[in-house]
Amino acid sequence: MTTSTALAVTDIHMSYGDLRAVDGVSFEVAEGEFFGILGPNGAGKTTTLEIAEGLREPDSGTVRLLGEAPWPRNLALLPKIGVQLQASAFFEKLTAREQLETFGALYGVTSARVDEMLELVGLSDKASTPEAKLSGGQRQRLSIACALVHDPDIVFLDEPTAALDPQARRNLWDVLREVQARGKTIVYTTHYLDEAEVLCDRVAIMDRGRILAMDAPARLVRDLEAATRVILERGALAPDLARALPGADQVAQDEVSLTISTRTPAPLLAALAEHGTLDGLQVRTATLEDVFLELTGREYRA
Ligand SMILES: Nc1ncnc2c1ncn2[C@@H]1O[C@H](COP(=O)(O)OP(=O)(O)OP(=O)(O)O)[C@@H](O)[C@H]1O
Repeated sequence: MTTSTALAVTDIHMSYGDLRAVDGVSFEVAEGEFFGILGPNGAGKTTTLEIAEGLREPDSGTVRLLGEAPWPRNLALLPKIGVQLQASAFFEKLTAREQLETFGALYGVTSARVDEMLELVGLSDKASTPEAKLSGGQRQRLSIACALVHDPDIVFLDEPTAALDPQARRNLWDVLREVQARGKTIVYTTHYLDEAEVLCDRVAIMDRGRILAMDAPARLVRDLEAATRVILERGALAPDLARALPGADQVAQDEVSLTISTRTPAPLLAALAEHGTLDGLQVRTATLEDVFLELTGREYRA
């Protein structure tokens, strides 16, 4: 473990009865890194996160968080870590500001800091709104503000974007990027692979208690060496003509589109340009969902 390692998890195991929820998980997160633990429901993400942040004791394995053991409860660590749980618990009837002030009071946080946090998560205009009257996305942002109010070095977020509509999810992405820009280490879980691909420096793909792959999303996708798909409107080009184009490895047509798979997109796109068929064309490269399929043999279902 180097000095810039914020979190080191080594060979943790956790069973619930016969179920191996976490089955030999190891990873390290560097200071300032945005690290994602991805996987479908039940993969073991929450259990892994709770062990890493010191909320659960593993059956075996070790965790070093900011150089210390988080379990048994390590009071010295608490001011340095921020934790947002999957189901956020707020105090009843308090406004957004009062919620933050209450959490902040535990750490002697100033009201200027509370204002700054409301601003960070875009809730300044909702400061006086009771928590119960906030939308789902606003409530999630408030719970992130609560996890950050005491200015921790590392923040753990468990599915912060679950159950949000696409716009609210994107708003939250901006908040998370800003948190990272402030130098925080972020460890978060999600079952949205597309989201992790745009947000995370590195991801661990988990399934059935194990990490199947871990790397920068772009590298995981590139290592697949999957074909690029070029998609045209049906009728834009005859399938036989498409098959004869340079770089066209496979051609498939359905009721709406003609899809050409290629490992050499440049000559194919040049040829399509010569045929005047670039209008409405889409180019799709592999994604983390393709990586999951390759690793597990199953389509990804969150
Ligand atoms: N307290 C518990 N008692 C018994 N089984 C549990 C307990 N907590 C989790 N499990 C089981 O352990 C497995 C891993 O659960 P975990 O919550 O860690 O997964 P997850 O990847 O976070 O899933 P989700 O996205 O649904 O939260 C699941 O099969 C779950 O049902």
